Amino acid sequence: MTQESAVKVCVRVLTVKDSPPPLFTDRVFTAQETTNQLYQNIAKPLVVSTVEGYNGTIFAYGQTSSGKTFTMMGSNGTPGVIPLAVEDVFQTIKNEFLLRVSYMEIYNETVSDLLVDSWKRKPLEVRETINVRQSSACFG
Ligand SMILES: Nc1ncnc2c1ncn2[C@@H]1O[C@H](COP(=O)(O)OP(=O)(O)OP(=O)(O)O)[C@@H](O)[C@H]1O
Repeated sequence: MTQESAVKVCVRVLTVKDSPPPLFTDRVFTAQETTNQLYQNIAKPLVVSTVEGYNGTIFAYGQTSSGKTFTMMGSNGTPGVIPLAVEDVFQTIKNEFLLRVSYMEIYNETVSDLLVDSWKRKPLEVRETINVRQSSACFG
């Protein structure tokens, strides 16, 4: 019997010249597959369980110009994972609901809060937590 991992790793191929995906990949999205298909397949199940009270994280990792902003933010005509998730959350929640959102970037080993104006931004400290049930590090 296979045990499902709590972490899923996906690769989005931008061009056919990209190098082959790493072996530990759960799913490869081809250049023909849309952000919406990626969202429905990978992110939506996490968004649904988040509304049910579970913690979930979706993050994009890749070298510069590999498509992180394209995938996560998208554009007016092609919304990315973040606007699609926000829309689904507000379609799903009913009555009173506490929703917390943070928006961070890790760049050159510096963590920044993207919800703070860039001129006021200071690097966030990484603190370890003693509660092993939570993630092993938190930003604050
Ligand atoms: N799947 C895709 N299909 C079409 N165009 C794409 C795709 N992914 C990225 N692009 C285009 O490639 C360019 C670089 O993408 P993007 O800005 O998302 O990269 P990035 O990983 O966020 O880069 P950086 O780390 O420098 O911020 C953009 O012009 C974007 O529109």
